[in-house]
Amino acid sequence: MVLNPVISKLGGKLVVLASASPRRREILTNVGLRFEVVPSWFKETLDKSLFKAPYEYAVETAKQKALEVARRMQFKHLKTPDIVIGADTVVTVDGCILEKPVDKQDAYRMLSRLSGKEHSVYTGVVIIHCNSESGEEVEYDIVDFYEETKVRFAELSEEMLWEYIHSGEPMDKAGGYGIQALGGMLVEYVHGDFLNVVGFPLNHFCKTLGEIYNPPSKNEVKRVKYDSIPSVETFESPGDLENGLLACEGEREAEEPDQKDGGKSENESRSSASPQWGSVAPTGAQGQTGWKPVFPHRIANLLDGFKASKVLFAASKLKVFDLLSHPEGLRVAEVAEKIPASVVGTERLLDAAVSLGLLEKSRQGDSVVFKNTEEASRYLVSTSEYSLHGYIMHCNDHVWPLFGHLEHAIREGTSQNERAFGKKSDRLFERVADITNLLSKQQRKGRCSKAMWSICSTLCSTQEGTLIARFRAACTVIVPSCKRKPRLSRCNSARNAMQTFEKISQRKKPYMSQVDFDVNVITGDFFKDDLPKADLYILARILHDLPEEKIHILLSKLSKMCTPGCGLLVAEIFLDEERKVPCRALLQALGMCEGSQRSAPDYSQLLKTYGFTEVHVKHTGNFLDAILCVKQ
Ligand SMILES: Cc1cn([C@@H]2O[C@H](COP(=O)(O)OP(=O)(O)OP(=O)(O)O)[C@@H](O)[C@H]2O)c(=O)[nH]c1=O
Repeated sequence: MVLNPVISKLGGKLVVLASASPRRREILTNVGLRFEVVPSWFKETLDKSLFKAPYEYAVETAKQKALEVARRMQFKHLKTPDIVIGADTVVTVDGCILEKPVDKQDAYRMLSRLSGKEHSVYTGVVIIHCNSESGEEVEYDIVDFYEETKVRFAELSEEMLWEYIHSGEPMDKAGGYGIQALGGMLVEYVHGDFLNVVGFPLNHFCKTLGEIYNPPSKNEVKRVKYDSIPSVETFESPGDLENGLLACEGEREAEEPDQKDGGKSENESRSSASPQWGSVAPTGAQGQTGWKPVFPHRIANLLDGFKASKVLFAASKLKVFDLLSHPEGLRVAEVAEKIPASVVGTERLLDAAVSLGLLEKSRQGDSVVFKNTEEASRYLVSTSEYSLHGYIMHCNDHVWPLFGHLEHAIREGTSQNERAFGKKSDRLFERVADITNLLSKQQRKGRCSKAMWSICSTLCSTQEGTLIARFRAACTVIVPSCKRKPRLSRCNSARNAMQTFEKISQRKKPYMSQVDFDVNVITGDFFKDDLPKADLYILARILHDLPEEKIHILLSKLSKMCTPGCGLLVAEIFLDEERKVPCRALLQALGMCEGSQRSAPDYSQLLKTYGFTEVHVKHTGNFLDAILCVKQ
């Protein structure tokens, strides 16, 4: 869900986070940014004495981290990202820069220095735009900034210090503490952006993106002080969409709440003991000074979220994105005629899609024309290579009606198929297979497999390809199928397994005929039938949905089939260990009955019991993460 208009400007671009920090990944994932994580190999060893101020050191380190990744991707992965984001967080106290402790003694030294004092946390951030338009040479446009937050620690007793150090938390964190977890107990106050301490100043980042993508015109008046994230081209007020096609509720609701900050500095006004956006009141050092109304962006976005999803679904169903792949763009009346639909309704749909960053609107002479954004052309046109159209239709036709009964599903813990479709099922939410019953025979063809494949194939569109490129022989892919029986696809080929996975994911006849290797689709039941022999097995979106006993049957069979050295790639959404992110995994879990979502270590542990040793875990920030294992 990308509701933030500034973040959505990055949609369709290959955005890379050059950081191994799980906190940065989480902060950016939480606001809907889609990106790949490529940790930087740059060693943080710049000579600190060369910098006049600590933030200069943090910014320069962030820059070197990001540049290293941009260059490595270009030369090693032969892939030029559009944008690389790098960051570096340091803690400074008494003129000294503290980075991550090297051992427990070092953590002790750092924490005892911080005890009973105020210190500053600086995060330097660098946004690199890689511009390869001018030919071979890639130009790097670099924008950087830093953010300072002041934090004061309580007096820490020796006992408390050591207990905290032994918790293990300090070791991968600047200054030796994590304010977002146990370390929060050591903190007396925070002045400034909380997320800046955690490792990424999100607010400043969004502002900077706003300046890059929506530079304010000279005459523009800055309207809202608190809402410092530029909100051009968005539904700035939660009423904007409400007054549209579905509701016609009359006049817009009351004005936005008064958001003047009463003279506090911006940093102070964003202080909070919680990483939540917006809705938490700014407090003074003692947490006592009065509550101020801050516009609750997160809640407002959630209130509108279902409408935004439905705009995507309706536009896809009406094939608007197919029509608007027209290079010149089309006028409202032309779109309305082709759909066909009312002009007034079409205009509202197109305008809403523009505000969501799915379409572009421009003036051509006297007329206004609409056309796809780059992202829409890539992912929303039904015939495009990485089309998500099938999956979107599945969400519209199947998931949407079922989620309308979520309260019942939660209360009863049973399938809502009967309520939604008048048909019984033993699953909480029936899986793709059942859409086929709602479609005509013609429509049925390929629809649900496309839905599954379209999300699986996005796994291939990214760097994960390199993960399994080493398995160059036969590859068996197991995906859920629209057929009653689970389906296996086997590719007998000495080709790059990634290419194999990618090509078969298209599942289109004309495309397939261009592929110079055999794709052998075997319809069978992978619980009962024999599995074909392969060097690499891919289980894409299978395990999360199976009960323990079925996982056991499948993994035992795979383990038996695999000789030492054979690979197993499991593609699923991985939860973090605290089961808090990514949101998609937890939302998906609402529709599961027998299975469960797992973290990467959970999967690793599970696969280990069947003789598979983890080789690589990839959190993609994409639809699916991947864990590659090898049979011992
Ligand atoms: C003060 C504080 C820091 N951190 C973490 O400290 C690391 C800083 O180190 P870095 O060098 O900037 O980043 P890294 O983790 O080494 O990753 P990379 O970007 O690859 O260098 C980052 O993780 C931050 O979240 C917290 O999680 N909570 C806190 O309260």
